[in-house]
Amino acid sequence: MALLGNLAANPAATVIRQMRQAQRADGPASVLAIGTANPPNCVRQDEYADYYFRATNTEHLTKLKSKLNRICGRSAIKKRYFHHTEELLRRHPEFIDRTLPSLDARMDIAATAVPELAAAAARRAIAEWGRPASDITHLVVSTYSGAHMPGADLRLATLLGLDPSVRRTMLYLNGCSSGSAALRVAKDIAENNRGARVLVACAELTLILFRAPDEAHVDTVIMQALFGDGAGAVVVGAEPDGSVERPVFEMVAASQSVIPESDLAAAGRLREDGLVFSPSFEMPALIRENIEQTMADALGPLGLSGGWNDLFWAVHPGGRAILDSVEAGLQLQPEKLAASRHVLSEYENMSGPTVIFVLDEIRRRRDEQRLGVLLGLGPGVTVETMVLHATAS
Ligand SMILES: CC(=O)CC(=O)SCCNC(=O)CCNC(=O)[C@H](O)C(C)(C)COP(=O)(O)OP(=O)(O)OC[C@H]1O[C@@H](n2cnc3c(N)ncnc32)[C@H](O)[C@@H]1OP(=O)(O)O
Repeated sequence: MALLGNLAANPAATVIRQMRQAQRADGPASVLAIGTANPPNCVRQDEYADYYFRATNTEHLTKLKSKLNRICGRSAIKKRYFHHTEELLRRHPEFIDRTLPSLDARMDIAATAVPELAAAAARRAIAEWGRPASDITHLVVSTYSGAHMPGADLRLATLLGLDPSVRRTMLYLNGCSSGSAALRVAKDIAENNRGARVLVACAELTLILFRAPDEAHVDTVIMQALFGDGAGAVVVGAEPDGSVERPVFEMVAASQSVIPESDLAAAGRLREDGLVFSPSFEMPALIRENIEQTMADALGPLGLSGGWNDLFWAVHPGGRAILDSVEAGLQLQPEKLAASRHVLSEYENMSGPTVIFVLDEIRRRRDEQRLGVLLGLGPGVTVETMVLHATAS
């Protein structure tokens, strides 16, 4: 009542409120289309140790090679894709010799390859969306594979022929939760700007963290076993135009949280020899022990606490042990993580883009549950949660 009184007494406030209402969309944002892409170089996981030790001229490190072979065998991964090839590595000894600075060369390659891979995924999303690329009003791009000014967002906008007035936002170094973070930002933009159509594009190349095995840094082989290259793109918008747009998921609510005292569990640093990232041994246990409380905190206020098996789950497949931890922590039935395990098996952990691949897989599988959760995991350990409603179409 006090607010109404103020508004009546202050016509400017009334006008501003009406202007703000007119700027906002009425309904929730929806995922309107999804596209994914990978580079052409495909390596089978059962051949990866041979490939990696050959490409890095380190065949003599037989103990490390058999360790990588063991890990690959239990990784639940069939294959993955890379931008880099053995031929490219031969031309760049600095990617293999840790004593040589290599950041410049990594950045030079990323400057072209990251936006091109993002464009391949975005073109698929835009084709499915059905409207011209020039109707995109906002662009949210995420990567940690390169850092430039202007960034991959501007190059991507040019490659796609987006309107010069497109409002661009770049997210750098958000790690594996960056895909979920970009979708959360897109939801906020779409709901607060009537008529907005937001293109989200996430692309990563493992070249930024590729390096040779080293007995003094055993965790390098874990890193080399875990990641692949890929790009995911999503068109997001509210109040869909029923004559052309077909919503896939309504984005019901989004939140972010951090697992207590986990800030060193998934930390990385950009250095002269590229991105150095060492997931800790504790990460699977941290997630297993904290995920149920984290979900209760995020979803309880929405009336969705407990009953986890009544939802569908699009979980970031950080590694086999990460998915095992989420499954155990939430006591999920095995089929609940089938889409995440499929993406892990076919493409590996591609960091930020991976949840977009999982969303694409979930919509193909047509889970009987219409309500579900997109669960991003990244450095922090950050947990990004988005409640989704799968539309009937
Ligand atoms: C927060 C996020 O989720 C964001 C991300 O995506 S970041 C990446 C997150 N992913 C991870 O941290 C990977 C989690 N781990 C896994 O999925 C599995 O441990 C794995 C696939 C890597 C290996 O599976 P496994 O062979 O059954 O596991 P396990 O027996 O525990 O480990 C195998 C070997 O790797 C070593 N190892 C496992 N995790 C390690 C780590 N984080 N650092 C260094 N060494 C590690 C073990 O010590 C073991 O060595 P030995 O063979 O010499 O004993």
